[in-house]
Amino acid sequence: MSKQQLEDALKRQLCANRKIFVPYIMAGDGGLECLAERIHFLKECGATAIELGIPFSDPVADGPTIQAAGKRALNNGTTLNKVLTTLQNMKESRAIPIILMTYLNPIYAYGIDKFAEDCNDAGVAGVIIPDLPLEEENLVLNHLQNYGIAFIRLAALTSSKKRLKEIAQRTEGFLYAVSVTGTTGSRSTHQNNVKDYLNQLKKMTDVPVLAGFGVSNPQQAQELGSACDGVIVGSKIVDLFHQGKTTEIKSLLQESINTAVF
Ligand SMILES: O=P(O)(O)OC[C@@H](O)[C@@H](O)c1c[nH]c2ccccc12
Repeated sequence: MSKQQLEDALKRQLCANRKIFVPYIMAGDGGLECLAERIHFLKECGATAIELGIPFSDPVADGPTIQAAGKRALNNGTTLNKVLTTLQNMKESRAIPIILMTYLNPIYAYGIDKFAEDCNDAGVAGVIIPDLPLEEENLVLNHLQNYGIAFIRLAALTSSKKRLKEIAQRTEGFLYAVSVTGTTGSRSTHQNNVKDYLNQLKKMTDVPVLAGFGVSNPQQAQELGSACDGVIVGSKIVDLFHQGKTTEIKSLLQESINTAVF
């Protein structure tokens, strides 16, 4: 899947007057054998796209739940190469855009051009690299653009208006609005300026704006989703998969999508 296919999938959802829900899962948590099944399951539950994490030893943006999932995946022998091969093998049957979330180090070690080429072969639609600042992104940009892979940028609550504008204008596919100051992980509440921040970002770009970090129930999805185009949920989904609670995952997605208002 290319950038175009990601954009089309997001647009289809919004044109149907529905909010976007992007679940995050850690590749190799529970074994790479179950990756295809989890992706199909999330698609059936109504996910618009899937953010797939590559396990890494120093995940600086991650809280305890995703750190633990990364450790389990690394202990299972998960590597970037194996994840890309697994994705390539299920390419035909997948029919949902996959966004890879990886820190820069694994890409750098793999070889940046080979990474872009193999992502393309595996049908990856987009890439998120949280530790690559705007100033350094030329390192990967051309390689991804050569293969038509979306480079999704992250906005932070702490960024200046000028910087937010630059991020919002450069992003491809969608804008990831990080909605807490801190690491990934469920939170009971968000700061009360979050909706202003999301509204502000919406005015800065034509691509969809998705809120992520700290969303773990349909009420939060609705609250944040009301000020943007949808949400990304990581830690809660990772946790529920780890506990085998797939029925709860289904209701989380369905309730979040169904209760969303425009
Ligand atoms: O776990 P949370 O709080 O629901 O947040 C989403 C997040 O997990 C996912 O998008 C993600 C996981 N690791 C990241 C690192 C940086 C940016 C984003 C991510």
